[in-house]
Amino acid sequence: MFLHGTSTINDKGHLEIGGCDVQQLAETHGTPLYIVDEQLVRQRCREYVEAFRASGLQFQVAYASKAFCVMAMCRIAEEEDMSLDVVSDGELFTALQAGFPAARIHFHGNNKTPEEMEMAIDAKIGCFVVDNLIELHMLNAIAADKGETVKVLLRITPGVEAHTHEYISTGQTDSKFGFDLGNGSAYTAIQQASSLSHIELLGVHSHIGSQIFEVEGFTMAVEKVSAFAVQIRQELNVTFKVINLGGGFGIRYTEGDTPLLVAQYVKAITDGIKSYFGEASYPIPEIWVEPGRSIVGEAGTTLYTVGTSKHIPGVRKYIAVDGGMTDNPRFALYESKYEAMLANRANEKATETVTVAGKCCESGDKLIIDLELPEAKTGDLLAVSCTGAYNYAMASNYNRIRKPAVVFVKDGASDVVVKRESLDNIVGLDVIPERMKKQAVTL
Ligand SMILES: Cc1ncc(COP(=O)(O)O)c(C=O)c1O
Ligand SMILES: N[C@@H](CCCC[NH3+])C(=O)O
Repeated sequence: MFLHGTSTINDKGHLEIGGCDVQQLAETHGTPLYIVDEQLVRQRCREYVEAFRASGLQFQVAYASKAFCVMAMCRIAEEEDMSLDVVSDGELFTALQAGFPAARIHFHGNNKTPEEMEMAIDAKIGCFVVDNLIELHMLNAIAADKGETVKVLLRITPGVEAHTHEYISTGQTDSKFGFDLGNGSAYTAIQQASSLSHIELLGVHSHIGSQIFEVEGFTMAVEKVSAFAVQIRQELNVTFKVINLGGGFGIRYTEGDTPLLVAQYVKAITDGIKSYFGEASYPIPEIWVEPGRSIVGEAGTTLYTVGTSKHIPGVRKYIAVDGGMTDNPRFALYESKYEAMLANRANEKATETVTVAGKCCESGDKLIIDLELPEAKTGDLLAVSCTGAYNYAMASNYNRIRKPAVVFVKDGASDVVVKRESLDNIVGLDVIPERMKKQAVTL
């Protein structure tokens, strides 16, 4: 397993993260356990902020909180001079409860409810990223009722669709997000937005996909959005103050993944913007980006205890851990690949190939296929790396399995930032109608 950030193998042959022996973490906090390498998270935030500072452009780096949204993470984002992208009242509430400055919050989503818009206006967030005309007019009406004017970016689909390892230039007619550039709906949206009384149109937003390893998709998006900006200025006399190029910067899950350095992605974007707007004698807009996965993904490790195993001669050997698709649904959803190691026997050579299964009643509940490991025994600790993004955030209580705790580790200390769910939490919102009431079994 590749050792990200502060991960290392200590003299006991145990995996250590943030100066904490993971065996100790398992004893203190239990398993499954999400472990977040705080130093690596902060380092990634700084890489973005420093790369933008070096460009000399005005910028905001908004952490896409959908990747991992808990209050402690919002605190880190604020401390590291980031803005924050939220997509629901839940993410907004988390940020506000954490004391994140509302003016640096951007609200996304293709179906914001009127209640969410009201909440965000009342909180005085910095910007809405508007996805469609219904939302645009609803937002204008709600803002008018409140006597407020709201800042807005319009989300456009620039016709650059990025996939995991490739980008293809197509019209994105079949996307639920945003205003299409190619079919004129983006143009119409600008016309309407710029004429609405309680909308202040700042510019446009584009997000081409996620887990992208090349700069070309971003530079193509920069070109398309910039050309659109120039056209809009000429034809509608509207000047964009902000261009947001979204997130999507790739990370290394396994050795097949070849991400660029943060600075390389940022330079490609800022160089593209500078050359384009320099040429068009257009005041260079402020550039915003929204990295999620690349801020937290590599910093996360999930620690499990190995339980049972099953060997099917001539087929495969399964080892089962005390978590699975409930804490990491990404294999079940996308067949995502991960690396892992026996964290309490980290120096031992691999002797067998196993498939790591979870504990759900679901055949697809797997984490890794064909993992090379020393022979795992009941009670061993399995660490799966690179689980910081879209794991806790997408965790579920399927089979009424409790969500694990999350700890931040740094300089030998571990802080619980999300408590492990209890059995009481599991039934916490259940209500038994009066007519069905019966004495509970006392445990
Ligand atoms: C609009 C928007 N911004 C930002 C992100 C964050 O993307 P990533 O986590 O790949 O950086 C996403 C998710 O893909 C998104 O949809
Ligand atoms: N949930 C996805 C990423 C979605 C990105 C958000 N637009 C993943 O786990 O990779």
